[in-house]
Amino acid sequence: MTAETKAPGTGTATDAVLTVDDLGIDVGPVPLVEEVSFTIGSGERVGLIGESGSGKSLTALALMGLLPEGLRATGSIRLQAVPDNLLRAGERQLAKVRGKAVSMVFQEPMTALNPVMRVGDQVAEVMLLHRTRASRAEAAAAAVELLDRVRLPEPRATARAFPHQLSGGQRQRVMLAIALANDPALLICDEPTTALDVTVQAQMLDLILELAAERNTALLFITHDLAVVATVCQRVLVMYGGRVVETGEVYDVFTAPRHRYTEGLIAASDLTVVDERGRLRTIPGAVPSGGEFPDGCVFRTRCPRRTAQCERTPEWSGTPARGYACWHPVGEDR
Ligand SMILES: Nc1ncnc2c1ncn2[C@@H]1O[C@H](COP(=O)(O)OP(=O)(O)OP(=O)(O)O)[C@@H](O)[C@H]1O
Repeated sequence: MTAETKAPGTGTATDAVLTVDDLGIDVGPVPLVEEVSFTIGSGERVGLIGESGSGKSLTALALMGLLPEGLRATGSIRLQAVPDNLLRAGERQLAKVRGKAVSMVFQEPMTALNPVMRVGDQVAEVMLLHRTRASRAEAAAAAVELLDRVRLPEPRATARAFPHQLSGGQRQRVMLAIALANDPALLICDEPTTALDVTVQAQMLDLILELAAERNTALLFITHDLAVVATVCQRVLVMYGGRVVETGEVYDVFTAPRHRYTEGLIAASDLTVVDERGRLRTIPGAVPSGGEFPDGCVFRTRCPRRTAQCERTPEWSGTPARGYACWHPVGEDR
C-alpha cells in the first residue's frame, strides 16, 4: 500500500509535512496497528478518531519515536524536515526531531511536565536544546513571551511557578508553549482537552487553532469528541481495530460516512451536522429549537470562525454543554 499522494484540500506529497506509509506496530506476533498510510499537508488540520484501543495513541507515539519498549514498528514515517525514515532513526537523531520538527501535547500535562522545575525554565530549556535561542537569558525572555502568548496570567510570575502551583488548564497551556517553543511544522495533540472542564476546553481549542494558524503549524488532533473534530479539523482519519477504515474531509465523512463503524460513531455522538440544503442529517439529541436553517449552512456545536452570523444565531444553541451553535455557508470554513 502506498501513502496518499494528494488529499482533498491539501497540497501534494511534496509539501506534506508528514508522510506515513504502511505503518504497522506489533507486539510479538500480535498486530496492534496495520497498514496505516496518510499524509498531512503544511498547515493542515487532521483529526484522528476511533474507539478506545483502536491504535490512535500508538500511531501518534510512533510519529514521535516514542513507542513503548517491546513494540516493533514497520513501514515508514517521513517528516518534511527529515527525509530519512524516522522508524530507522537512532536516539540521537530522534532527539533532534522531537520538539523541533514535531511536537506533542498529551492529555495529562502533570505527567509530561517536570514537577521540580519552574515552568519558565522548562519552556526555555527546549529552546536551548534545539538552539533556537542562543543564550539562557534570551531563552528565558522568549519563554515569558510565549507564556504570555498562550494567555497565562502574569507570565513573569507564572514562569517562576512550579507545575503543581498551576491549574490543569494552565498546565496544559504551559505544555502548549513547550510544544510550540521551536515552531514545529507538525503538532500532535492527543486528547489535549479531555481532562479540562468545558469552558476551559473551549478556550484551549481556540488557542491551539489560533497559534497553529499563526505559525502555519500542521495539526494531528486525536480525540474521542466528534464535535471537537468538527471544530478543529479539515480532514479526519477514522481508526478501527488498528486500521484506518475511512478518511476524508470532515464535512463529507460526518454527513455521508462510508464505513459502518464511522456511521455508528456518528450516530452515538451528539454531533450536529446539516446538509447543503439545510436538512438535518445526523442529529441524535442536540436538535436546535426554532429558526430556519438557511440554505447551504452547516450547524456546529462550536464555531471556529465566530463571524457576525454566528453571533446572531444564539437561539440555535442545541448543546449548551458544548458551547453555542452557529452556521456558515457550506465550504466557507473547511
Ligand atoms: N505497551 C503496550 N504493549 C502491548 N500492547 C499495547 C501497548 N500499548 C498499547 N497497547 C495496545 O495497543 C492497542 C492500541 O492502543 P492505543 O493506546 O493506541 O489505543 P487508542 O486508540 O489510543 O485508545 P485510547 O483512545 O483509549 O487512548 C490496544 O489494544 C492496547 O491495549
